Amino acid sequence: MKNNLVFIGMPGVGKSTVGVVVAKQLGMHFIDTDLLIQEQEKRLLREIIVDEGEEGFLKIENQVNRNVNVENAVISPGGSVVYCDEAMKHFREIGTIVYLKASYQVIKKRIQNPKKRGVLLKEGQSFRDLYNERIRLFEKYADITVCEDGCRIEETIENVLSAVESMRNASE
Ligand SMILES: Nc1ncnc2c1ncn2[C@@H]1O[C@H](COP(=O)(O)OP(=O)(O)O)[C@@H](O)[C@H]1O
Ligand SMILES: O=C(O)C1=C[C@@H](OP(=O)(O)O)[C@@H](O)[C@H](O)C1
Ligand SMILES: [Mg+2]
Repeated sequence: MKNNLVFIGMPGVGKSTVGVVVAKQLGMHFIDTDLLIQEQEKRLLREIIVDEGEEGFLKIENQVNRNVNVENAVISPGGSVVYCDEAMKHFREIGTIVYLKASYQVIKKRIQNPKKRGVLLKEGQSFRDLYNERIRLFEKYADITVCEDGCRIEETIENVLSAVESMRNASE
């Protein structure tokens, strides 16, 4: 059944922190699939990235996310999941994709050091280039887009909840 919510968006946009509160407010389960990756691999994300490289990490990320089998859950994957075709196909089948959107300036302020934070940057790619590359994918997959520029986290959560409510009312 297609009754899950799946958050996508840049690292630092709030998929994990907003996701858990939204799940609580809506009486849904919550899964941060980065934690599933760490549990399966018995390594931290940053260790997997160092050991396996970007391609290796994406393979694991795709495999873990495409196998998520839940109902009535908020799912918060890592920001790079939009490169994982099978995982995204699966998420489209089991849920509504919610894109948490923020300007480059807002994200850059939160992520001071992308490499240290474990962001999957290709060799020679700037964080700005990565942002531009990813927004196209976020826009392609989004069923709902919630923009958080100028919002406090509480307002982001409220805006997500009303967008989800409107969508549910419209499909009744
Ligand atoms: N308006 C906002 N919306 C969402 N998160 C916000 C906002 N303002 C500040 N934050 C902060 O940004 C951080 C987002 O981190 P996190 O949830 O780990 O993001 P992600 O899982 O998308 O990488 C949190 O520390 C959160 O408190
Ligand atoms: O966007 C990325 O390249 C990544 C984001 C991280 O998750 P968050 O988006 O939850 O920070 C984590 O999956 C990994 O470090 C790679
Ligand atoms: Mg997260």
